[in-house]
Amino acid sequence: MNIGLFGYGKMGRMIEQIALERGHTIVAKVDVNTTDVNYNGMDVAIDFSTPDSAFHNITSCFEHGVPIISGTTGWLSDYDKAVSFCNEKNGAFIYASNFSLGVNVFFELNSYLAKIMSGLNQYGVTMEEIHHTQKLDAPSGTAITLAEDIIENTDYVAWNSEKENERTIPITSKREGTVPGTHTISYESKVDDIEIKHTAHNREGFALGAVIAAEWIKGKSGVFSMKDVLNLR
Ligand SMILES: NC(=O)C1=CN([C@@H]2O[C@H](COP(=O)(O)OP(=O)(O)OC[C@H]3O[C@@H](n4cnc5c(N)ncnc54)[C@H](O)[C@@H]3O)[C@@H](O)[C@H]2O)C=CC1
Ligand SMILES: O=C(O)C1=N[C@H](C(=O)O)C[C@H](O)C1
Repeated sequence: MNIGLFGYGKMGRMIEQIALERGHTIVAKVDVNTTDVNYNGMDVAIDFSTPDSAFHNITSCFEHGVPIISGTTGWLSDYDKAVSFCNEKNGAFIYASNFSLGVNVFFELNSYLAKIMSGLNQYGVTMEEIHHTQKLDAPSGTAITLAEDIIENTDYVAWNSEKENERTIPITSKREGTVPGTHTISYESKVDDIEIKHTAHNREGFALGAVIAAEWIKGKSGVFSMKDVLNLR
């Protein structure tokens, strides 16, 4: 498969390595100074760029009939617009706040635990995410997905970085060294705590998941998620 990379930073480079190992060819590396993108012969694009550039990269791929996988976080106020544009152009699109298999299992575990905890009002939920100091957005996209899944399954109504009221999920974001990504969800009561935690040891899991999603979407049209790719529905 011929892959175009949008964003050639930490993730772009890791995806290149895994894509080559799986027998794919990288036909374009688009980064901040790229002036002219050649979409000819691009079977699929993978975008791990920046909050400011992702929407443009994604919609340009729809314009050129190239399916796109995006893992960029921090641009989601434009997600609905991207979905409408994809449908208008009969394009193909997957966004995921986290492409790793482990985190997608963790998402399922989080929703299941939230259903159990719903109505157990003696417990309050908090969330913590830790990432490297170069990260541009906070809270992480993964933490936002986790919080939204808790809201869907409980009486919580919102998430925030500060505890605003008892129905708001407080998210603490920490930036330390080169940490690839750690997410912890805690339910705390006066008598005990219940915690679930996912720790990424490196970026390989994110990159492998994105390449698997790119292999899966080739030849399809529509807007999909990692639940479709991993058959978790
Ligand atoms: N969904 C997931 O599984 C994961 C998502 N991410 C997200 O992916 C994004 C990238 O992460 P990293 O590679 O660690 O960041 P990075 O900062 O190492 O790389 C981003 C690259 O995008 C480039 N860029 C800037 N403007 C651009 C433009 N207009 N077009 C194309 N590229 C442009 C930058 O020059 C840089 O090389 C972040 O939003 C991060 O949160 C990171 C890891 C996993
Ligand atoms: O910026 C990162 O590095 C990561 N970003 C994603 C996020 O915001 O959740 C995924 C992963 O945690 C690494």
